[in-house]
Amino acid sequence: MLTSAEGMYYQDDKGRSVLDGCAGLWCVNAGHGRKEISEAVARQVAKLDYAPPFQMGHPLAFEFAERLAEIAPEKLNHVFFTNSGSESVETALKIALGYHRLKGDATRQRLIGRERGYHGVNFGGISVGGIGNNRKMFGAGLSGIDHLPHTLNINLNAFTKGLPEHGVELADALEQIIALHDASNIAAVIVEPMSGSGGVIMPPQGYLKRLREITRKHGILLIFDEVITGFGRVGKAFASTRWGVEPDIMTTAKGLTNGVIPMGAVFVSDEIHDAFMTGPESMIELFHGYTYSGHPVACAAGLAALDIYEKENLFDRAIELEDKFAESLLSMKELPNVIDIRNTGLVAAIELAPETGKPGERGHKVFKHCYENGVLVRWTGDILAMSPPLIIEPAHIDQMVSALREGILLAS
Ligand SMILES: Cc1ncc(COP(=O)(O)O)c(CNc2cccc(C(=O)O)c2)c1O
Repeated sequence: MLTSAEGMYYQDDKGRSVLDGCAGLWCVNAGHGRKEISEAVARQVAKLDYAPPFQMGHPLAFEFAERLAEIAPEKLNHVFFTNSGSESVETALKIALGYHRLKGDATRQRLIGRERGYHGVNFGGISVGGIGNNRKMFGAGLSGIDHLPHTLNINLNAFTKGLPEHGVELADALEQIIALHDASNIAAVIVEPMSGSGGVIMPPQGYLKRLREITRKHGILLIFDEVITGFGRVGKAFASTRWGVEPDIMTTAKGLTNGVIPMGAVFVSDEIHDAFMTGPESMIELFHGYTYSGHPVACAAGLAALDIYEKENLFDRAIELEDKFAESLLSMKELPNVIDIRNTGLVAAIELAPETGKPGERGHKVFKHCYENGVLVRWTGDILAMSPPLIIEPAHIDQMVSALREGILLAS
C-alpha cells in the first residue's frame, strides 16, 4: 500500500521509499507532491467548489480550454472536458458520429480501432479497443467496428532505439477495410500514436503519416488517443506535435492535471466544432456531457499543472533525456530472456520470454524484485513498462536499470 509521495518517490505502508518508475499510472508527469497544484486546488475548492456545466459555466473552464488550445496541434482549437480517459474516448466517438450526421453523411457509422489498442473501459472504448481480456467478458460491444493490425514486430524491429524502421505498410490495411465497407459507411479511425497498455508498441516510421493520408483521402476522421502520450510523455506537448501528424480529434486525461484530480479533455478542430454550433443560442448543440465536465477544482489543478510543465520545460525533457533513457535500457539487451526493448521519449518496455507454460510469471518475478528493491515499474504479462515522471534525473534512471538488471538475472 502506498501511503505518501513526494517528487520521484512513494512511501509505502512498510516504510519503504519506492522510486515511481511509471508516474503513478502514466499520469504524474510533473512528479508527486507539487505544492503549486495542491495550493491551487485548496484555493479553488474554497472559492467555487462546483458550478453546473449545463446551461451555466464558470470562467476557469474557459481559461483552461484556451490555455490548452494554445499548446494543442494547430487545428485543434476547441476542448470538451470529461472526467477520465474512458469518457474522453466515448465523447470523441460520439462527436465523430454526430459530426458526419450534421454534414449529411449519417451513413458514416463504422468505427475502426486497432489490435492491442487500449481506449478505456466503457462500451465504446472496449469495442474499438483490441485487448481481448478487456472485451471477452462483456459481450459483443458496439456493432460496426473494425480493427487495424497492430504494429509490433519483434522479429524485424527488436531493440530499436526510437521508432522502428519496418511496418509502415501496416497502415495500408485501412485501404482494405475501406474497400470492404466503402468510405461512405466509415466515421472514424481511432489509434494511440504509441500503444501504451497494449505493450508500449511504437508507430513504425511513416505509419501515422500514412494513416493521416488515407483517412483524409476518404473523408474519415482521425482520432489520436493521447491519454498516455499527451503532456510531454514522448517529448513536445503531444505525440501529434512530436511526430508531425495532426488528427481531427484528440483525447487526453492523465497528465492533464498531473494525475491529481480526475479529468479528461477532448480537442476538436474548428471544422468539427463549427458543424455543431449552428445556433440558435437557446438550442443544445450536442446532447452529451457530464455533471463534472470542466469541474472548477479540476480546472484549477490542470492550470497549475500546465504552469509547471511550461515553467520547467517538461515537454522538452523527454527529448533531452531520451538518449540516456534508451541507452541505459538497451544496455540490458544481452540479459537472459530479454527479447525486446522498446523506447521513445520517457516511455519504454522490456519484453521477456515467458517461462514455459507460465505466461506472465517471469514478468511478475521481475516486478516484485524491483518493488522490493525500491523501484516501481508497470507489469503487464511478461512486459515491464516504464513511464517515469518527466522530472526524472539520470541517477534515477540508473537506479531503475540496476533494479531491473538484478531482477531479470534472478528471474532467469
Ligand atoms: C490510451 C488510453 N485511452 C484511454 C484510457 C482510459 O483512461 P481512464 O483509465 O482514465 O478511463 C487509457 C488509460 N490507461 C490505463 C489505465 C489503467 C491501466 C493502464 C495500464 O497500463 O495498465 C493504462 C489509455 O491509456
